[in-house]
Amino acid sequence: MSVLVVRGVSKSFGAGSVLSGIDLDIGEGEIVTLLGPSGCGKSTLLRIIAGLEVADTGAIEIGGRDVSRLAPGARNIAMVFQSLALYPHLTGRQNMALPLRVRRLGRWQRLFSPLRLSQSVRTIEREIDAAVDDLAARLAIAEVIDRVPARLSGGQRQRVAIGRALIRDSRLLLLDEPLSSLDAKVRAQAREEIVQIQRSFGLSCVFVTHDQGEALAISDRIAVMLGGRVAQFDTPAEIYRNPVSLEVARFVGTPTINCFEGIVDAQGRVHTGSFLFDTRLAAPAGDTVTVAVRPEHVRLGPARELSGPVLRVVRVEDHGHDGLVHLGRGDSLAPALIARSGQSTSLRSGDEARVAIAAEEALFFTRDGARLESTPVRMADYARG
Ligand SMILES: Nc1ncnc2c1ncn2[C@@H]1O[C@H](COP(=O)(O)OP(=O)(O)OP(=O)(O)O)[C@@H](O)[C@H]1O
Repeated sequence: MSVLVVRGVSKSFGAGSVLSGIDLDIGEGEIVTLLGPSGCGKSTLLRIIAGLEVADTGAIEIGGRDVSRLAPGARNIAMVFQSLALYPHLTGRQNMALPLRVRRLGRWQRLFSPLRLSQSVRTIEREIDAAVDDLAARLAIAEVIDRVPARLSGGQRQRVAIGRALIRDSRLLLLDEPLSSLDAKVRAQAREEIVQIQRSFGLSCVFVTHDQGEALAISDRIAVMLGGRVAQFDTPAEIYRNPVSLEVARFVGTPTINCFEGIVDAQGRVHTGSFLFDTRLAAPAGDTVTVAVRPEHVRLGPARELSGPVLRVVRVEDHGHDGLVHLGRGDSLAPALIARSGQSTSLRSGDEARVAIAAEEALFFTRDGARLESTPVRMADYARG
């Protein structure tokens, strides 16, 4: 059963529509990422799920119950914000205990010291302390829990923030770009920790990020949000290999997918300036289409092995474990294609390389960017000029 269902949610601020007709479902123990560029409405959607913002239309269901009209506190959702929002003057323990103290103790009991000495208040305080100790141990921050945030590492601060969000036993965790303030290395580590915590607590998780590498690394499914809509909602592999539109294909993948124009012939094959893709495309003859090819599907090799056009190497990026070869035509410096090379490439800028692309590895799109079905004729053959 779905833990969270978002049904037909739309939202405008003034005249500007931010979200339109958003549908999503998140299963038990699943991490779903809302991935999209800045301003596409990810945080607004997360805030609507949490009850911090009201949708104009649509509904939010948690555990099969419509919670659209419930206040944030009544939804039993844990949320971690981008800033982590820890109180700097409180220790990790006090930060984590806060939601329980607010729920279990009255305002005067929390603030007024003579009342804090009463037996019942002391019992509650002890229970809260035990709950914090238990959670801190599970989050591996027991040793540092009595420090203020300034004396914690970025990762420890993140765990305190997650602990504070989880202290009320929520099963659904919302994370709004929690890693964006960390540097790259700590960020990768913190990302792994989130997955570990999510798995060990069996949480369902909605994670907001504009970083596609992060989304591909941690998600069970990704909702690619573009222009206030969910453009595609699927597994990372499907989104990468089978994008439903050119905008999704271009948004996901680093470096960006190679794109060039082609013309469909009477047999449904596609001709570009340099390649002929022997496929059967479901498009009328004479139509202009966009051919899109991931860099790892652009093959480079000696003339005797490959039969595509010869391009000039404009630049080689050697990343150690692999490399990127930027290819252009003639003397033009503008790269026409980017190929991913193996661990070591002997190619240098100025060299010539013969290029080939397998027809079954190319994706085809209409002028409007909709995906076209294609059936390659010879699976193992490469497009040739
Ligand atoms: N309370 C508000 N009043 C008016 N406009 C708002 C409000 N909240 C968000 N917006 C606008 O809605 C759009 C979407 O904002 P949102 O924060 O949801 O985007 P986002 O995808 O999370 O972006 P980012 O990655 O930069 O945080 C933006 O244009 C933003 O300026």
